[in-house]
Amino acid sequence: MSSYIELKNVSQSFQVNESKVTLFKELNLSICQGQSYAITGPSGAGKSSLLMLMSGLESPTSGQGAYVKGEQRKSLDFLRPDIGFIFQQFHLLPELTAVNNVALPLKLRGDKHAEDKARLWLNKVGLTHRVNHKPSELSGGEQQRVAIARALVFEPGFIFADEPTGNLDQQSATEIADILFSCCRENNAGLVVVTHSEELANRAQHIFSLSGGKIKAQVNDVLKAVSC
Ligand SMILES: Nc1ncnc2c1ncn2[C@@H]1O[C@H](COP(=O)(O)OP(=O)(O)OP(=O)(O)O)[C@@H](O)[C@H]1O
Repeated sequence: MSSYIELKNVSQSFQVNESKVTLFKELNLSICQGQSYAITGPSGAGKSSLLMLMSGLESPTSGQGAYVKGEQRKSLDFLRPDIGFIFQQFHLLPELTAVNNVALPLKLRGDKHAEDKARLWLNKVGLTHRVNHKPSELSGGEQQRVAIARALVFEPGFIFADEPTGNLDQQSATEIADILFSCCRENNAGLVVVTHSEELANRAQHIFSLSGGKIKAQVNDVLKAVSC
C-alpha cells in the first residue's frame, strides 16, 4: 500500500524579539513513498524548516500536514515511527561502534536480531571492514555511510536528508549519493534531500525550489516520476 505526506496551505513564521520572520506562506505539496525529491534554494530560504514540517518533527504556524496511507488519513504525528533522518554532521553516537550505532534504532524497537541486521546494512553501504570502528576512527564519508545504514535499517517509508554530502569531498559525495538513492529505491522509501548541490538535486525525480517564501515544483524530465 503506497502512502504519502501532504502539506496543505502551510505557512511558517517565527517571532524573534520584536520582529516577525516569515519563511513561507500557504505552500502545498505532496511527498510520495517510493519517489525522490530535492529541496533547493538560497541560504536562509527555509529549506531545513520545510524538511522539519514535512517530517512532522515541527508544526507549521498555520495550515495542515497529513500522513495518508491507503484509506487512512492521519496527522503527521503518526509518521514518526516511519521516518529516518540523515544530517550533514552525521550525528552518530561517539561511544558506540558502527555496528552498535546502526543497531540502536532496532534495539529501541525491541528487535532481537538488531546486530545481525546492522551488519547486513553496513555490508550494503560497503563498510564490512569497519563494523567495530567508532565514529572518530572513521572518515567523513564512512561516517555518512553509517548514518545512511542507521536511517534505513528499520526500513522506514520516508528518509529525510539535510545536506547529506555537504561535508564531503567530490568523490565521497558522489559515492554517498549513489548509496542513498539506490538504497531508498530498493526499499521503496520516499527520499527528500535538502541540498545546495545541483548535481545532487538532479538525481531526484522532483525538485522543489524554495525562494522568497514561494515554492516552484519541477519534475525531473530525465528520470521517470510518477504521481502517488
Ligand atoms: N526556531 C526558530 N526561531 C527563529 N528563527 C528560526 C528558527 N528556525 C529557523 N529560523 C530562521 O529561519 C531562517 C531559515 O532557516 P533554515 O535553516 O530553514 O534555512 P535554509 O534554507 O535551510 O538555510 P541554509 O541553506 O543556510 O541551511 C533562518 O534565517 C533561521 O534563522
